[in-house]
Amino acid sequence: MPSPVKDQEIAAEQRYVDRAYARLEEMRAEAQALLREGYRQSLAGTKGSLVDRDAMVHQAALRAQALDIADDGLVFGRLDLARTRSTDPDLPLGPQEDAVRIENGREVRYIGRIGVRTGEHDSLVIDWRAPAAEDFYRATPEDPRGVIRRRVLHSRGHSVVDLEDDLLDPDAADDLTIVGDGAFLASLARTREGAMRDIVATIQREQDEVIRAPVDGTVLVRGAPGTGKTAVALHRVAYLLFRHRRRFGSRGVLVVGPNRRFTAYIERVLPSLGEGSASLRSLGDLVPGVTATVHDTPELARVKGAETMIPLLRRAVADPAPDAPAELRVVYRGIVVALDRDRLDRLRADLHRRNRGAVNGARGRVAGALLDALWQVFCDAGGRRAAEEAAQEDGSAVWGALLAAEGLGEIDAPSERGGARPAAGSRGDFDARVRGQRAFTDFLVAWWPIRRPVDVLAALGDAGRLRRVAGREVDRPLVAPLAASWADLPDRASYQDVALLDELDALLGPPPRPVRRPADEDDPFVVDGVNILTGQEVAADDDADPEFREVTSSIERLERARRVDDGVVEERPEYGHIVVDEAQDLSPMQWRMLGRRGRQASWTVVEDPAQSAWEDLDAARQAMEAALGGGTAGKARRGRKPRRDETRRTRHEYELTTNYRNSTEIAAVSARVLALALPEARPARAVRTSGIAPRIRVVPAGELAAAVRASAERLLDEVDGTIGVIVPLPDGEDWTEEVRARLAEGLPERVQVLDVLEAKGLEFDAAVIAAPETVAAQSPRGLRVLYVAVSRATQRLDVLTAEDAWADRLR
Ligand SMILES: Nc1ncnc2c1ncn2[C@@H]1O[C@H](COP(=O)(O)OP(=O)(O)OP(=O)(O)O)[C@@H](O)[C@H]1O
Repeated sequence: MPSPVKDQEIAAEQRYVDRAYARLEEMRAEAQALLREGYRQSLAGTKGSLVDRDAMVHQAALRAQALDIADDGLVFGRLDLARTRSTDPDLPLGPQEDAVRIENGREVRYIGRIGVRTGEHDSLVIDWRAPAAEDFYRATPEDPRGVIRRRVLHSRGHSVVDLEDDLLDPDAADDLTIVGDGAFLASLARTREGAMRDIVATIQREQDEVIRAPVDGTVLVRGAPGTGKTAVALHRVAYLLFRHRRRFGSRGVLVVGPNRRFTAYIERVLPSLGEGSASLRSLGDLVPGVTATVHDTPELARVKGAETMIPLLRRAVADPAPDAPAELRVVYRGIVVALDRDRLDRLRADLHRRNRGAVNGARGRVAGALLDALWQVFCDAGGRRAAEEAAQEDGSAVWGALLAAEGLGEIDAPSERGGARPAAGSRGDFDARVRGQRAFTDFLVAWWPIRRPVDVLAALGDAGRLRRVAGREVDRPLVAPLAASWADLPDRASYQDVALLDELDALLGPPPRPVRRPADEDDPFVVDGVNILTGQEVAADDDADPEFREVTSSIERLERARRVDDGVVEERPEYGHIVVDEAQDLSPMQWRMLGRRGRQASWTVVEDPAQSAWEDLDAARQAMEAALGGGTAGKARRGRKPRRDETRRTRHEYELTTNYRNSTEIAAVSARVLALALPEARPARAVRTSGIAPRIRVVPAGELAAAVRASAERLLDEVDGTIGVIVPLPDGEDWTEEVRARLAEGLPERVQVLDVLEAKGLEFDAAVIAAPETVAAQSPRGLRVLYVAVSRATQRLDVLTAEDAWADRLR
């Protein structure tokens, strides 16, 4: 209904918003000018370091980007505060003095996506993350914090289209107009377009407390489905980057979600808040060069996710590579010296014990150990005397002929470079002659290859090898399916495999760092232009521009790109802050993977234990504690500055209690499933009633798939937005890839067919749940998985079951 009072209010706000946009336009022009200047300087190559110039361009580009993003819905809030000149004599007199806007003697603050100041530095709009904006989210009628009226401005582009007021202190509101029609609840009922949106204008108090929680230590957030855990975690990232830009801008923020579908769903939120610098990754994308595409069966996931994998992987790393040679034969002054398999195996075991975590970098040490062992064999066989005699008699011609007949001719050529020749039969002479032999260097490369994690795991695709290294860690009947799951690596990696690859990466370590020195043509470890100790190509680079050698580009540094050389990881990035969403599902091995990326990090961990599909929550909990900074949670003692490790361990725990996703009708169904899964758990309070009852129907088992399809088609007419068709995990019988494909065939993109694990964290306008009885029976945690499935829909929910008992349970 049109309301003249409201229209007047809207017009007044529009005038203010127009001013803010005009100023934003000027700021954008300034940022663009700065960007152009940065490019100009880069091209002109004027004095000043390359790093500074790149950093300038980078910063200017970020600024310009943030300003562009603020163009949509720049101002969304207004606070009228109780502070007047009579209550606060320090309050400035006129309008807009000293960054405070005064209207009718009261302080007014406008809140928006970014801060906007006039050319004279007076505040026009306060960034939502600034301390002065906190009252916008925290004030309640019980605790108004000096706020009389909170106003939300709804805009389309640059136009204010609606207002909604909250009156927080009615006694003080004498001359203030109050308008509004429950737009917040309306915004919750809006159609979903498939991607999550920011909630800056409507963040609730309990959510704001999480967003602005202390920066150090761990913030642990719990809450039922739909309480805004994900939304809050993402807004916290934007808050941290804004308030601690120096710290997190350079050290980086990592946001981890369960799978790619989920990261795609949330990927627009941070950019829409003007923060494009955080790294968003799914658990399947954390190791470069591999992408998880499959979920393991619950049984295999349990084995792969447990820490018992660590000794198994250690043994796999120490196991010879599939084509490792079994014997080393070299020739020294005509005498053949050999190491047999037994000796080599013992040597390998010893080398692995001493080089744990640095296997790939150990080739130089391996070469030394092989030479030691060869020298030992040589001495034990009385070779020293024989060599001295051979040298005196100069019988090399005879030996040469004999060796040539065996195909070993010329390999014993001396390789000493300058200086005094070591005496025949001395250790120095032995080493120099053996090291230079192709037989030795070829052996070294094949026997101690620089291995990629994926090579080691793929080698376990051989059931015989896996049985050998499995020890007691794997139940025998699981060896064959486990090996089969690794046989197609890296093409068919699972989410749990990625954590195993990261563990292997940590065990193998990086290859040795290349030493920058001019190529030495006589270096025996340079074979075909490659230094076999480091795996690096050897090339003279004397004429490279030293500035370029120092830093290729500062932007590269800023992005903390991890360098990958042919799949061998040189450097794992570490972050200043890590956000873990759906943390209840992380296996111990996945926690270890994250822990390596945040050894010095602060953390935001978001979870709902009731949604956990993981069986051994205690083990996962311990692994989480280790990842978050070791040991138990501690609180910093009052009155003194906490030590760094104490700060890291400080824990701030929060619980979110209001369900913003589901209608009360849908929330009632999910509460019934929760009561089955975890009788002691409390469901969250849903705030929006739709009047639409969920449909729970029983159909014969053989007709389930057809009924699911019919249900999806019907929902297409009933909702405008997204529809999730959520089916049981692939079981090779009723719920195969083909069945899924048939369910989706010919339907528009807004219908997604996905299994219960893929549905984690997502949200749809309507959902169809197929066969709850199957979902519940598929794993020991099946009821919790079902709880996830039934809590995805905002408006409509259809459940199709083949069992009357299930229909009764859900109705
Ligand atoms: N303060 C708010 N204002 C408007 N919408 C909100 C608010 N808080 C949450 N929402 C919306 O509620 C929905 C659920 O939020 P979110 O996905 O973050 O919940 P969740 O707790 O992570 O759920 P789950 O445990 O199922 O993953 C989203 O559409 C989100 O935008």
